[in-house]
Amino acid sequence: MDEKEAKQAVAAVAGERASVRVEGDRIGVVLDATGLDAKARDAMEAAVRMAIGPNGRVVVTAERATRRLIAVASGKGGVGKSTVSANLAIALRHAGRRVGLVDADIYGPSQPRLMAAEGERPQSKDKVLLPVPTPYGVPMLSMGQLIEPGKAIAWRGPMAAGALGQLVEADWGATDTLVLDLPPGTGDVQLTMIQKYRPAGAVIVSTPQDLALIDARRAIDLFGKAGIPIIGLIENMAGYVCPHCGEVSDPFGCGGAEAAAAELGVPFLGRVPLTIDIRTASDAGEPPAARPDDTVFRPLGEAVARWLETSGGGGR
Ligand SMILES: Nc1ncnc2c1ncn2[C@@H]1O[C@H](COP(=O)(O)OP(=O)(O)OP(=O)(O)O)[C@@H](O)[C@H]1O
Repeated sequence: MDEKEAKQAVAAVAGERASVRVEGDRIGVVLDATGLDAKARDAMEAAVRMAIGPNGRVVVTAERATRRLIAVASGKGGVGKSTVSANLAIALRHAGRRVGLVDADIYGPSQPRLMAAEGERPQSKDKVLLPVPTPYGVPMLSMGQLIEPGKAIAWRGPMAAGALGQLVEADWGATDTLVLDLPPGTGDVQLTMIQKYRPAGAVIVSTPQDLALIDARRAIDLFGKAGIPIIGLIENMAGYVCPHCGEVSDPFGCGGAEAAAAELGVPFLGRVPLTIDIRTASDAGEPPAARPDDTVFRPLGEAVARWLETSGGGGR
């Protein structure tokens, strides 16, 4: 194969991404895989190898995508942090970001169920995990996919942080935004994660109750001490909408988070009502944010996307 033939054969499968050099009977190809996910990159590399035959050498390069982490945190458990993380990830995708979701909630990993990826085991390549696709265009990785279903994880800080590192440092391909569903609380695991991965910003989820808000303040403090900006506070379970008559009542109060946000000087991103629909859809792996008529989560996704566009730091 001469140089012209080699260039034609490679261009046919890799277009502008490949540069070809021929020296004697040796063909060298440098393939730029920037922006391709692992599958597309492997397929293109295999096609180039086929095109140039056994005397060829292929080197794959990629510019490192600048990927920014959004930590979703809550001061205490059960406030709907995982539900908000899943829906926020999907809403961010609708707002034009390329989003991945990391379920770092080692104590109760619930993202596989929420994102309809239960029972999917992630593959790995060269010891790097490959995220699992979901029906919502948001690939994900969860501690729940790495351990036996139903087994409680009672890991201590450093061990948990090591395992979580594998999720964050997986092959996220062209993903530009990683939503990180942190474990509830403000302990060691959270602190290690924050210090090691330095999220671009944090979203704090709270219910309107005073007690939850006291914990939310602690979470805000934790990020503040680590120098991570707070993107804003989301009030979840605010106002119960009766599925029969549509009347709104406030079992946990209403407006507490907005008032707390104002008092703490952090933005208030919006509220998510307490509805049976959100719970049943979440349990069924059908996140409401994926519906074309969603009006609850999309504005939250847009607000966070705007924040990402206007704030500079935190790239990885
Ligand atoms: N706005 C809502 N309306 C109705 N149910 C909700 C809402 N938000 C969350 N839930 C339900 O509340 C329960 C707890 O939610 P979720 O698992 O998201 O909370 P969490 O803060 O991540 O909890 P954990 O601390 O266990 O990780 C789930 O059954 C979920 O479906």
